[in-house]
Amino acid sequence: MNSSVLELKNVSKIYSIGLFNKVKKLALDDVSLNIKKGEKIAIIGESGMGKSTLAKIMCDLETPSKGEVYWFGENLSKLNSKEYKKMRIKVQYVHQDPYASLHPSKDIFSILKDPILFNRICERHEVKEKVEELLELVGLTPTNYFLNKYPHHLSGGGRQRLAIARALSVNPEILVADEPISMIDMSLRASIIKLLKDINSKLNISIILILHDIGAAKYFAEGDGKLIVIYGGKIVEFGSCDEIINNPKHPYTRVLISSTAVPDPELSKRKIVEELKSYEPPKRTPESQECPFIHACNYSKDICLKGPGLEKVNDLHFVSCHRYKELPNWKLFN
Ligand SMILES: Nc1ncnc2c1ncn2[C@@H]1O[C@H](COP(=O)(O)OP(=O)(O)OP(=O)(O)O)[C@@H](O)[C@H]1O
Repeated sequence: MNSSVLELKNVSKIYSIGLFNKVKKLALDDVSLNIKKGEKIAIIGESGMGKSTLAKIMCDLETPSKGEVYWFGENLSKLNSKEYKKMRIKVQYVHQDPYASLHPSKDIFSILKDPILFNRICERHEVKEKVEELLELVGLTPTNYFLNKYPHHLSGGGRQRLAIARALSVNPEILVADEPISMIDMSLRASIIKLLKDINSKLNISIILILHDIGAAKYFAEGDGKLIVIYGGKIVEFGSCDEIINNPKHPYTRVLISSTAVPDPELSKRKIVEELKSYEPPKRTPESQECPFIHACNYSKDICLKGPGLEKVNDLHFVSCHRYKELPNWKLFN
């Protein structure tokens, strides 16, 4: 069995905002998950649901207010600085904005060479070969053409490929990509997801991809990948991507799936899209106990005032909904 590379135990994040930081906002609510070596996981949810907060906590770029984060079985809060430094480079974060994350006045060779040499990934005389390997891997070829170019010479998709190459330059074991396709042209989005899938299968790196589009999440995680659906800072559904897409149990996941565009206009007319009671995001505070979807859900009852934990549907599928067994059978089209 594959070993755990990243684990979150009962992680919550509370932001203090407003005058004198008096207003407390619950951005992440008691999240537990365990990611194994080589796993491919898509995390989806609408804007403001806590995805970036979760991604940053996974990479130790944000500190949880409660709970614990483990890398490779080690509790981050218990590591000494030497142990931490050794593990730090194994967990890499790819920013959603490739424009902001790359140094504009460094050429591509330097952008990739510097972290390799700084972290002593290879000998100085091997660095050009390593940089060329990385460019090859992310599809920036012919490599000789790109070596002395600058980020502004690349398209949005090219810059994101370069950001991914830089993250890979230090031989990570975990790559967390936070909406890496949101700022690039529609036509190039699938190619970036395909690149991440290829990297996962070629290098056996665990890849956690944050997205708000379920179609993109399906493309990334279908087959052997997993899906995490997040709403109001809580994991509402989790498990095998195929299992969730074909048989969603949480009312929110159902709405996410049914609101995805269908290219065929005839099929699109037959799509069943459920009206919600509200389209407002939930307002959650550290005192919130209820299911985060309660204000929008057509199936909520008093029992939902006390939020459910994740319940096992089967070995591959978990849902956080008291009422999931009473929902109508899932059907996407009439
Ligand atoms: N530094 C911060 N200070 C205060 N509130 C924050 C901070 N960062 C995030 N939030 C709030 O926490 C909630 C979750 O935000 P987060 O960015 O994690 O969501 P998201 O799902 O990634 O959304 P998006 O897709 O828009 O980035 C939101 O209500 C957001 O306004």
